[in-house]
Amino acid sequence: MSPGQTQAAVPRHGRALPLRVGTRGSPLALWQTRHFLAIVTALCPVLRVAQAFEEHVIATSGDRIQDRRLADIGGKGLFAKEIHEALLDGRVDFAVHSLKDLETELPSGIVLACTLKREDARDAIILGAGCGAPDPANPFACLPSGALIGTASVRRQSQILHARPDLRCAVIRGNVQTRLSRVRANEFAASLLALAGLKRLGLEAEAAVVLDAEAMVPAAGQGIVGITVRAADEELRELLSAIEDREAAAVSRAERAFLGALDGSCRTPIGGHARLLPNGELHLTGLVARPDGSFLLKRAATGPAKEAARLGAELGRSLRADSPADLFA
Ligand SMILES: NCc1[nH]cc(CCC(=O)O)c1CC(=O)O
Repeated sequence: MSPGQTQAAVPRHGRALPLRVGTRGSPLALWQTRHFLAIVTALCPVLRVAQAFEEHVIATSGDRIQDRRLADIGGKGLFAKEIHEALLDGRVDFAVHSLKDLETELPSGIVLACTLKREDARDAIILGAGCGAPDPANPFACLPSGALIGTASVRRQSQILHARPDLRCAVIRGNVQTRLSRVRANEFAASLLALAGLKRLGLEAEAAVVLDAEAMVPAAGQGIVGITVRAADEELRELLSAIEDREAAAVSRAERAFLGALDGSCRTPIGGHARLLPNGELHLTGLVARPDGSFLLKRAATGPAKEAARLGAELGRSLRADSPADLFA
């Protein structure tokens, strides 16, 4: 301990520092964790002390399994299971997640304490050497006929195949850098990645084409960082609720309620994207499709931001009612 430093504590309740933060170990996860810590530190002067936080890198099942589609190995929750366990066991005090990798129904005893301001929610195309010049007006036109697209996301696959049935898709996994290098090595003609991840890693220049949310409906929660804590830890919940981004909270409530109401298996391509309109209302676009793109249903709804969860749930139920039942089996 440095001179003058006491066993510093979060004020009022005298909580011992450091606070232990659980995170995955990928460069993107670490960036997001440090970004979060910078925000809390800026907003909570009492935490502006040396060693207020301690990072605990936790390997998840999602990190270990690299060769298969998440949908084939149990899907949602695989990036968070071990982190939830560390939280419930008291090995960490809170955890930082990409909200889109966090299942809609958290284990009992764990709550989503806050969401940070959303980074760009859109997906981007990474082009390999064999592709044509990108045309923003016609985002998929630069992909040669029959080109092999690397993606592990059935949501991206269904939408790109719906627009371009001639393309082929194969699973590409691993972290953002790994995927970029596999496109550069011409293993794939192109790949699709979240612009948010590229930006955070300083790789935005790799995004040859940015797909608007209409051309490629993003995943629920894409671009948003979410923090989980133990439900019983009222002290931390209170601290974290103070840094909640209200717009991110509203859009993520709508998107996650939409996803929850669809109750799709993780093999079901589902996209959900909400934004706040200038008049303060929430506009939510939802998508359900077949992985091969042969069926694709997209619908939008608008409603008061304070009823975000109801808006999402109703749109989810409406899409479910009009989709083939086997998509939800
Ligand atoms: N499933 C992996 C994952 N989880 C979150 C992001 C990007 C960052 C974000 O959405 O906040 C990514 C990479 C990607 O989809 O390209």
